[in-house]
Amino acid sequence: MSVSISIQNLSKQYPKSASLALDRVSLDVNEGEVFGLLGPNGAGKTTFFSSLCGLIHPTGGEIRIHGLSIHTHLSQIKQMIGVVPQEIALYPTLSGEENLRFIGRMYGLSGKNLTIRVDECLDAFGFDTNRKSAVKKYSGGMKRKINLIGGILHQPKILLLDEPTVGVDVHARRGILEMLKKINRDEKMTIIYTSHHMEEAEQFCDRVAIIDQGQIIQTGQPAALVQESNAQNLEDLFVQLTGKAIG
Ligand SMILES: Nc1ncnc2c1ncn2[C@@H]1O[C@H](COP(=O)(O)OP(=O)(O)OP(=O)(O)O)[C@@H](O)[C@H]1O
Repeated sequence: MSVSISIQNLSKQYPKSASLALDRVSLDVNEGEVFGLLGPNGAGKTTFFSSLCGLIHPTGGEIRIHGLSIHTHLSQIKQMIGVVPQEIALYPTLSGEENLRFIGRMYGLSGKNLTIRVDECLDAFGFDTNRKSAVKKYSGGMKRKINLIGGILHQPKILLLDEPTVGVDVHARRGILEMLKKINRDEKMTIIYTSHHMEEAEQFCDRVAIIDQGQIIQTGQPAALVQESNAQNLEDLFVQLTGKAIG
């Protein structure tokens, strides 16, 4: 199995902050793995994601994506990564399709390739003629799906998902997770995922890391971690390790 993301001693100290937001984090994520980064508020998840996609500069350590250092190959690495932010970042008066065409152009897609890719993603996520309606008329689940498609249009090798199912009903949540699993399987896309939903993480992730105060305190397969620690489930283990509720 080849390594997709290799992180060595990653640290981040924000100016004027007394403590490290990331404190010597080391981690390898394999190609095609679904990896959950789970931690309480303020643990360092957003800082970790922002470092991976080059939005902020770490103060120490090294990130390699498919063997390339982020210090020297940032523009190439940006093309390899898709980001799905927690906040819905869409124009409400434009349709789902128009929003995606706009996002696709930002990733360098154009012409026939853009049209085909937008269509196939909208089909895969179950959009019909509603793809032409303004996003402001969409349900929470539909907005989430468009937000998510925006991150995969350019067929990235790695997808960063920040709480992809927050605020959606059970049915839409299941649909989103099933589609993500399918893409992960079919395209061998590596997924790094955060969530406050422990039951979802337990089912969705091949491996998880529990992070607190900028440090990774446990890594492993969810079922194995739960069994080894005699916890009832992942949420129980999380509370044991961090002394905090997930959110
Ligand atoms: N721009 C900033 N300047 C100073 N400190 C920051 C900044 N951004 C984050 N921090 C601090 O860094 C630490 C990690 O924050 P981060 O946002 O990465 O955590 P998080 O796990 O994503 O939290 P949440 O679940 O609430 O989104 C926190 O102590 C936070 O207060």
